[in-house]
Amino acid sequence: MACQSPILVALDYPSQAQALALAQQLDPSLCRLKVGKELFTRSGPQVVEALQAQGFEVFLDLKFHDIPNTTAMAVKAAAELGVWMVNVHCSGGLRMMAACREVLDQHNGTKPLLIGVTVLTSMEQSDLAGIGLDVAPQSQVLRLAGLAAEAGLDGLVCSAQEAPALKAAQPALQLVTPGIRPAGSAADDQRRILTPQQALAAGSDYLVIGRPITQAADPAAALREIVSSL
Ligand SMILES: O=c1ccn([C@@H]2O[C@H](COP(=O)(O)O)[C@@H](O)[C@H]2O)c(=O)[nH]1
Repeated sequence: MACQSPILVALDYPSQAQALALAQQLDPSLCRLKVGKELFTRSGPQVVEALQAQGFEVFLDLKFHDIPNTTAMAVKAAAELGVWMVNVHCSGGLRMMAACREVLDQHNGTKPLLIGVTVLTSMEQSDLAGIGLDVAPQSQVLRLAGLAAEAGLDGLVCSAQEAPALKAAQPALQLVTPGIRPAGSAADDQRRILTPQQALAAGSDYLVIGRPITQAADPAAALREIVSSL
């Protein structure tokens, strides 16, 4: 049976052994798992296959950002790996996202959800100004969301702070929100944060949570506590 939980645990580890050891403590009915750049660069597709063999659906969070053909071929490779969700940067543009949609539409078998990264949750307005974007994060997120919808993407990575505006503007898009911090947790390098309960109330569909679970003394208990608080 498909997992009903909105929690995606970010497995940001430097080795497959550490990622699998954490996964063994977790219940696939309580969460899905996210494999990102650090773990994938060190361990490759086999870590995804090993997690799938443990019964987990996997979000491959490699945030592809390249010319349309290269990005679409990377998305195709992710689909062939059998991942549940894959993402690309919306700032790669409409043609890039449309090429990814097209390659997945032609894919035989189960298609991963295709998600567009808007503005990283580690960024605030001053960071956008630093890269030449003199806009509030929410304005840029809404702009990129319009492009993602036009390209036929399934959803967005954004902050839960933008969820109410996005659900009003683009109700068909599923919202995947990192920058989730239980009350009292350190923000770390995140800037646009909400608690798990606030994020769901705001309209998030999926909550990406890494360090508050993976660096807890008892990660399985930390996950159970968050799930039961929702
Ligand atoms: O905008 C984004 C996009 C992706 N992430 C990823 O989510 C997790 C968050 O981990 P925490 O330890 O809960 O901060 C991490 O893997 C990021 O690469 C994000 O934070 N923001």
